[in-house]
Amino acid sequence: MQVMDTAIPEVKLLKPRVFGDARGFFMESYNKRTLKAQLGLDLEFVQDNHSRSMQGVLRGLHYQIQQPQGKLVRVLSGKVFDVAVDLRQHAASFGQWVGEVLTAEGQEQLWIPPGFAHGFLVLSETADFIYKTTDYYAPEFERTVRWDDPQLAIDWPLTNAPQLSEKDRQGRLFADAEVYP
Ligand SMILES: Cc1cn([C@H]2C[C@H](O)[C@@H](COP(=O)(O)OP(=O)(O)O[C@H]3O[C@H](C)C(=O)[C@H](O)[C@H]3O)O2)c(=O)[nH]c1=O
Repeated sequence: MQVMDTAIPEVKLLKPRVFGDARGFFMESYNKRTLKAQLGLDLEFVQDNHSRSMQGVLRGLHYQIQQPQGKLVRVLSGKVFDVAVDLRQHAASFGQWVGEVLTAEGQEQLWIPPGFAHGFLVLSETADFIYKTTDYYAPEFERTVRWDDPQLAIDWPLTNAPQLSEKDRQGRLFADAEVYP
């Protein structure tokens, strides 16, 4: 598995080894031992999620202020611009964001540790987005930061206004957001 740095040291871009042959391909999309050996992380995932969205849908920026979730995200079909925002107030990269294009073709994955808000914009006609989380969904602790927060100034590759959920339309500004100690 290739492990690449991103603009934020703890956020890693991964590319599993793909074995292609006349039938198609095989890859280990997740291997606990490989992640420990190559990332030095002993990760326990408790939930697998799958969302399908049309082009122009933007989901996020979401996080759980308690029971923060680490996320290992990838695209099963299509292409997305995936964003993580550092909400750890004592981190050197507090308030910084990283964005990576994830595609089913390229098999890229992004490891986003607990302490980050997460969201993505769908760039293909549709996208099946699947991810593992290190803690359970806890709606009572879920918080949303506005995708278009002027202070974060995330450079989304938008061609039109995104399609948002009502929750995401009413996200907090970063300046007013609850952050991690
Ligand atoms: C996240 C989640 C949602 N749900 C239910 C709650 C709602 O009735 C429905 C849709 O939830 P929501 O609109 O919050 O889904 P997304 O906008 O895709 O939320 C996700 O978007 C960003 C990209 C994330 O990183 C988070 O995992 C998550 O917040 O699924 C569950 O039952 N379990 C869950 O783990």
